[in-house]
Amino acid sequence: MTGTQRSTRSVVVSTQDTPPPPQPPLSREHLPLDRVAFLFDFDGTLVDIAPTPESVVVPPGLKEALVRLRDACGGALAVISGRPIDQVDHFLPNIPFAVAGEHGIAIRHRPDGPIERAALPAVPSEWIRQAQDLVASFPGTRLERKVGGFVLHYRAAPEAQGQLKKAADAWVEPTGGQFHVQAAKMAWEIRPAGVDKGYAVEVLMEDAPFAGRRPVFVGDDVTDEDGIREAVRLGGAGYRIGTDFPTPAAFRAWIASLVPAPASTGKE
Ligand SMILES: O=P(O)(O)OC[C@H]1O[C@H](O[C@H]2O[C@H](CO)[C@@H](O)[C@H](O)[C@H]2O)[C@H](O)[C@@H](O)[C@@H]1O
Repeated sequence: MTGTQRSTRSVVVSTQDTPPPPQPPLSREHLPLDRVAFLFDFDGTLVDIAPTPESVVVPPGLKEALVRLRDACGGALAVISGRPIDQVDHFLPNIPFAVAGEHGIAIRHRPDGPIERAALPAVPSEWIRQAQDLVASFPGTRLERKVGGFVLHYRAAPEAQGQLKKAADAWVEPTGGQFHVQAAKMAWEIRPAGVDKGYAVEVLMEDAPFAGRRPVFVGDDVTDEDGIREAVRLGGAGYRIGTDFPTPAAFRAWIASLVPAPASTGKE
């Protein structure tokens, strides 16, 4: 990777007087853990993409590496996911200090704190009913429901992509921007407009232990672009899986390298 390539690919911009953080791969020496906050996407970033939402695997060592990083940065570690918060809790129990779910619609600022939900309209129940009929008519597709919307998955039936999009557009277009169709990985997500991962970054960065730190957002998907933009706007950095980190595994190795596990004494 050349310096020129990095400068066109990576979003690392600062409008403040302080120098921008170094380009990836950021090493421990160049990353002041007492001044940085980490905000990570989940699917396709912390974990590899899997055939279904339920079948993702949290690789050995990831939880421990995240806990070491969280503790080394004063707790300033959040997961910002499109998944509902309870699913992040299922895969990473008691690990991130804060969690934003459903692309920022639901936010929990601290462990055991309340989940705050943005006041947004619910998707009409008629859409859900039609979506159920739709996935029933395309074997391999599936409907994932969330409080703040729903997802039409077509990973196991890629040929259905166009038909699902057509249906989603037909629901959303007459709402005049109240709802939108979000392109996701082998899926279309239908959700209310007005909140995105950028909002989640902004809101989380207002409170301890995140406030006053530089946000570093890492993600892999279209919805993560909002988080990256906001992290950069706040004087931090945004990195992408697939460019700045070639794979989620490379990203996980980077996390582990920031705060290595203590050497074993052999007496444990
Ligand atoms: O914001 P994220 O944490 O990246 O979550 C985005 C969506 O991830 C899940 O769907 C995607 O990952 C699945 C597991 O790898 C994969 O099977 C599916 O095809 C992907 O679209 C999740 O189901 C969604 O709710 C999230 O919005």
